[in-house]
Amino acid sequence: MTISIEYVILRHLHMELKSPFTTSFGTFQTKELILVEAVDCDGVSGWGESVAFSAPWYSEETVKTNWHMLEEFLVPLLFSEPLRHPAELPERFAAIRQNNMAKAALEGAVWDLYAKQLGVPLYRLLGGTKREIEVGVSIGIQPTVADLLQVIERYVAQGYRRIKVKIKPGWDVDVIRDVRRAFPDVPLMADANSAYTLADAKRLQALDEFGLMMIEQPLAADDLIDHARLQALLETPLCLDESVRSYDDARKALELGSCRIINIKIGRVGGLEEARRIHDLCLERGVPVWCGGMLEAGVGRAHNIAITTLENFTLPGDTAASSHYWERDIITPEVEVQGGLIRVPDAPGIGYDVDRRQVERYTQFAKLFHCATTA
Ligand SMILES: O=C(O)CCC(=O)c1ccccc1C(=O)O
Ligand SMILES: [Mg+2]
Repeated sequence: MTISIEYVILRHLHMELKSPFTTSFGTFQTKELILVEAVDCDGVSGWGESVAFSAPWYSEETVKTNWHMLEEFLVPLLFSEPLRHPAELPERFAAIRQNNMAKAALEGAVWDLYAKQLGVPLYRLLGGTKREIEVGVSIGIQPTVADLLQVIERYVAQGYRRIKVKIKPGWDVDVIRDVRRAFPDVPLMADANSAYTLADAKRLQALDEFGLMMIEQPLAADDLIDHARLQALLETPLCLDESVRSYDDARKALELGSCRIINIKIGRVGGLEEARRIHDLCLERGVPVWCGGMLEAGVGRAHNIAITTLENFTLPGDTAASSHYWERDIITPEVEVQGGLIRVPDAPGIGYDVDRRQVERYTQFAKLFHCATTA
């Protein structure tokens, strides 16, 4: 049996964030994204979302490079020969180096379509078992510490299971001290998005006294060696985000001792299949994982929820409620968080309906690609 795919539509969307999100590398206000829709001969649609940003701050990929890769290379590869299972795609896409977010967007659409064709929820197809997942929230750098404390207060009251604070040189030890004083028992972590070097080891050691769950990606986005050195100097576990782009990166990081926790982002590692392989490796090695976020719209959020149902996603992720980001998300129902939990939907595929009216409202332009072999 091959998976029928008649055509693929790429849409370029603009969505305004409710409030600006600031990291050590820049501020996000408008989110541009690519939605991928893969449609079969019965008119069933599978959905994927590219998580690349407008500018190459987090990684080298951008919305425009993703569009280029999808249009010129990945969609033609998808259509180049029959496909029996979405897990065959990583090998097919291996002809293209890197460009993981572009690959993941298309792979995600095919996974959703395939699950719908089988009539099963995507999370089950991936081997997930959890019926509800625990979530935390990632809080951007704020104008003042007082603002930050107020924002944290709000999310703690909403029941989020852990608070992640963005840090950078000049917004770190003193800020975390104040947060800890105000919230002595809150599960707390810090994400530096590569803002430090080994020369800052003393500064980062000063964070040890605050009982953080972890420090995420303090050093360079492509580094494993310096992180291993730093981990040896710290009591607080390090968690890698940017530095782990593949199963092999994860394997090397664990062998070197570069971290004790891994943040898995489907886009960063090139798709659900690679995400699952990293999850399985970490499970085998006794290393906990959690699902990171890329300020996704509803489709990306739904994929994050599905992967988080796998058993070794034991730490709360960054997949907060739709309403944390958007006035109106592109799925129905929207992702809701109650008491820090998201109930995993049981409908086939990603389990949420894409709201075509909203998608149209946000779409700037779109392009349709027919599969020549089924036309
Ligand atoms: O709420 C989210 O989607 C996660 C927010 C977040 O931390 C983030 C947002 C943009 C770029 C990188 C990161 C990150 O996890 O490093
Ligand atoms: Mg991060």
